[in-house]
Amino acid sequence: MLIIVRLAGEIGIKSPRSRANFEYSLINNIKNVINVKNAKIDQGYIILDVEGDYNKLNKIFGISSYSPADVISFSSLKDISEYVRNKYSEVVKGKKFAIRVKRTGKHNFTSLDAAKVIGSTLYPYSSGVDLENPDVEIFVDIRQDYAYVYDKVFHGPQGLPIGTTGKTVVLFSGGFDSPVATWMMMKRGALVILLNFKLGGEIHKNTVIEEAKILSEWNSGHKIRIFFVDGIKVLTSLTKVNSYIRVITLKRIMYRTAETLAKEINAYSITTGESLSQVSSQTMKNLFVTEYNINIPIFRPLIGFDKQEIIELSRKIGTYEYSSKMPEYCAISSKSTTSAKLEEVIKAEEEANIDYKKLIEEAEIVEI
Ligand SMILES: Nc1ncnc2c1ncn2[C@@H]1O[C@H](COP(=O)(O)OP(=O)(O)OP(=O)(O)O)[C@@H](O)[C@H]1O
Repeated sequence: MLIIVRLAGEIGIKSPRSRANFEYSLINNIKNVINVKNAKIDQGYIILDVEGDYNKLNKIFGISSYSPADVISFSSLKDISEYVRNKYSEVVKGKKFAIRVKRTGKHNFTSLDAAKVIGSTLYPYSSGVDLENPDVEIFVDIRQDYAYVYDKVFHGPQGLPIGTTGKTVVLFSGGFDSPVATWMMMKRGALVILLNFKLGGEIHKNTVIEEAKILSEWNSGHKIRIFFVDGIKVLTSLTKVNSYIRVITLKRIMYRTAETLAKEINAYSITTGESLSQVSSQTMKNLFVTEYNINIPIFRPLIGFDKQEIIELSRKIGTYEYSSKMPEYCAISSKSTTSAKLEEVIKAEEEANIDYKKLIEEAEIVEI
């Protein structure tokens, strides 16, 4: 079966060289997920020859939309009209229809001429034409001496092909926010590596794994690696820290661990699910203290999102069900300050004396 894949808008306006890279990666990602016998590029479209189910295209980033289509060669408009009549005369019975034509190449007719000729051939079999609100829409994309004919346009998730924009280490708690932040980075083409501080034993770990499985449906066939760090051990080293700054100190340790891991695996950023002032550890002052002297970009794709917006996205992504069961493991102190003092937190971090490399070496790694 032939499928037309339209690239997400942004890819179309890139320079020819980087556009070719994006197209190449997108084709490989598609091949990871569905059975493609042949793939080629045709003026802004990727044309796939596919065997079996193609629905998984709806979760491949970099795709704007896709349509199962027929390709026909023609020498006159009559050839196209007859093809459309044979294919659609039964389909439009008792229905209103519209013909949508797009044309590239040199022809002795315009798109409008073509729509009129094809439409009038089909008209006698139908209940008439309705360009505003048709029951059946038939698309004819005319190229020089051939045309794609189709009647369905399925939406893709937009974004950029995964693997085209770099690796990021995601601080992944498994609550609502970090899975959504992960998805946002995947949408922008990043390869994600998850880092979890296991604070709630096997239940915590299993929930994280289930969420990663859902996210992997959006990951264009790439593997997701999860590093599980012993969070309880880290927490034990913070028992002497004043409870007002314990969460911030733990967060700094998380950032440091993520930074160390990122440097080991050639990732160029870390990502978190923080949103400005959602909880006390996420005030601007506390974010300043948490990331002070962390020498790697920190991405917070949800910084401007309200909780409700995040929850709606988690429903769309599919992680809602698992996130909603996750206890707040980071609520390790109910007395957290909204304005931690940098010097105090740095001192607490130093006193905790964490060996970050060892923490990572001892991490359990699970690949989904
Ligand atoms: N146990 C953990 N392991 C790894 N990262 C964590 C952990 N807890 C928190 N984080 C990181 O810190 C961010 C903020 O966590 P916090 O607990 O303050 O807020 P939250 O709203 O509960 O976040 P989430 O919904 O992602 O759990 C998380 O989005 C995540 O990036």
